Amino acid sequence: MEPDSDMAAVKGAKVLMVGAGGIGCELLKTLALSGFEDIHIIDMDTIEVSNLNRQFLFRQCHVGQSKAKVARDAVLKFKPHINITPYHANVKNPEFNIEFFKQFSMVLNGLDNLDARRHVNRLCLAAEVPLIESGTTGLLGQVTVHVKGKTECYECQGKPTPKTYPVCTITNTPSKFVHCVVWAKDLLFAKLFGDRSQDNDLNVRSSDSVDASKNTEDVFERNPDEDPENYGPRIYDHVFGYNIELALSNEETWKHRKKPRPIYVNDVLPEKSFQKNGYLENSIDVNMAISAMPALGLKSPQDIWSLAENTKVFLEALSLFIKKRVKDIGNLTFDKDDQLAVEFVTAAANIRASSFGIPMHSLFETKGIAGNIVHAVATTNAIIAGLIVIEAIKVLQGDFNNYRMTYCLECPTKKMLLMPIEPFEANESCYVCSETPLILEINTRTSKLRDFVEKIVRNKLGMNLPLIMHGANLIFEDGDDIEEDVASNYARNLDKVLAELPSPVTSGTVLTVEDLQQELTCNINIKHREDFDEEKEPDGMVLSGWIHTERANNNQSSNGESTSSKNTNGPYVASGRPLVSGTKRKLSEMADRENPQEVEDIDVVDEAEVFILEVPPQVPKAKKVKCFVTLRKGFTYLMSALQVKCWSHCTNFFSIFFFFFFLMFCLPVRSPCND
Ligand SMILES: Nc1ncnc2c1ncn2[C@@H]1O[C@H](COP(=O)(O)OP(=O)(O)OP(=O)(O)O)[C@@H](O)[C@H]1O
Ligand SMILES: [Zn+2]
Repeated sequence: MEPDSDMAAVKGAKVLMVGAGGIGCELLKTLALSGFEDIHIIDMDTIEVSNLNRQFLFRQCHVGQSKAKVARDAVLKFKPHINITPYHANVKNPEFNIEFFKQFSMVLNGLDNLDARRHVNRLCLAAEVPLIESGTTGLLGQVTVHVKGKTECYECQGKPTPKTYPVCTITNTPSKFVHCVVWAKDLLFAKLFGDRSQDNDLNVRSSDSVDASKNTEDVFERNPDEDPENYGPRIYDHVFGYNIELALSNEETWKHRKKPRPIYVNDVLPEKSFQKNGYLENSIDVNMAISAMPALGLKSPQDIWSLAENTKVFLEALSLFIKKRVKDIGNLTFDKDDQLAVEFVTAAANIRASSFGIPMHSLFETKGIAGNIVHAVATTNAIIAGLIVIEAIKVLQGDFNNYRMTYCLECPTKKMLLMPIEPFEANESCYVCSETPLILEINTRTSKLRDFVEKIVRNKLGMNLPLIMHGANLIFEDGDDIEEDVASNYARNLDKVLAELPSPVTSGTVLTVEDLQQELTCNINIKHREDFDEEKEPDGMVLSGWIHTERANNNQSSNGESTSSKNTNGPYVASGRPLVSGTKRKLSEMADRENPQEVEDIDVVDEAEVFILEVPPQVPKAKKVKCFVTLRKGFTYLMSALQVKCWSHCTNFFSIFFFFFFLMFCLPVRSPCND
């Protein structure tokens, strides 16, 4: 296409951006400066103080307002004549249906979670709208292009699963600080402040009975008359003192391990100091989030607290939850932005670490571990946003041969920082974009329909509004417009085991699961199986038949670790081996057969998945390296300039400069892969 028609295509495009966070802010600015004139943005969030360091369209005064709307207003200040339509909503809402998606030339994702990404992927497939997907983790990032019938879909490749830890390591024999954090967050915090009806592996016993099975009393239950000043020390002594003593009584466990040390409140804090100080009082500044630290004189989140300080924070935070946030108790899940929750988890993890002779950590470090935080790098977001726009322009040009998936690396691999790769063809065994039937091994005599719906249909298959059929019989359906008697019938079905449903599900049954909103249908062949390994198959059922499960199983058997099903938010390592197998992969055609593709494993946290591949040796390098480095430097300079001071002063000059900047560097970036 000629430059004029390129510009016309850009101007005439109607694009949907999903997510107006770290990548989204950069992307909206870059789209506007590159000439896009009709941009729709969906984001369900409001602005938080912690967003301001990198989401440069937002200011302090915007905290609490809709990201999508504020982003629109900020960009219209320097590009007043374009159309930006914000939606402060969840992209999974039913109004964003296939018809809604069909109006766009393409969809650009700047999301931070797998669930929403999968949902958007399905709608894009159904609406036949190209999707440009992205993610960043610190210095790492990636942009991939997904066009139905031309490339693989977002779900054709397995995604990294969260790093999990054996339950017994977490509950009995922690050896690393992360084990203590997982215990504090997923077990103790969940037990004290979360939904009590949920299973919890917290290995605690009542002091009244050594035989846990005889004990019906829940030691965590607080008698309404019980003073928080008594409740806190009671819980403390129980989990850090009494339970450690009990664990020590099992001598076998400690034969080859260092023994933990029981810790009681009175050993750490002379009784008077924590009762007399009255540190509950004056600890809340009305303008700040509820926090235990100020009244204890703890200022810096970077400091590592002593055992006594951790003990005080533990008791103070527990007390504050009871006194100031009693309504939240029973519904809380750990949130890295909840200051009091972070303080509590830091203190609990440190006390446990101290007991097990593991070095303690600061609140800042613990927050990073507990919240799976890799600190975001604004420049990476800016580079990724630029790459999204480059791919968007190619999609508008219909320049299919030059579509690239680009990986932004931390250190040069083969001296390259930005790694462009040809997109892959669709995976024939992808249940999302092909019609591969799945196999489910399940105990049909003990598993309820509810387990199947939650663990398989929602969690594994990512369906939002599912409908389940056995032949012509509808056995379950989700949605708002279901009549009352039908809904209560489904509710009854949910509590029945599969083999006892009105239309019994047994070995050999084929269930059809559909999500009409996502226009996705899967057939699942049921295989009855009696027993499952609690550690390795914690769901009590195994879904297979497509690439994701195979990878998950491989991972399990290769690292030999079993899973703690509770640890869904724990830090994890991406195995990052999705691309080497399979004959359909175009990449394999590029490979030098004597030098097969090497794939490195890298740690990633959060749900941005990043895979590093080495480029085939025959690809010329010198020119490429230079231009990639220059491109990165250029982006860094330009983006920093834009985001620190100048964005509000942007003029058309910038827009033109920006566009030519892309064109200049876009061509050398894609040329190496054509060689
Ligand atoms: N289902 C969804 N519908 C709409 N927007 C979503 C959905 N899921 C995530 N988002 C948005 O995607 C954006 C992702 O941005 P980002 O990764 O920077 O996260 P953040 O929440 O802004 O920052 P952080 O998690 O680091 O505090 C967020 O603004 C979030 O609201
Ligand atoms: Zn697919």
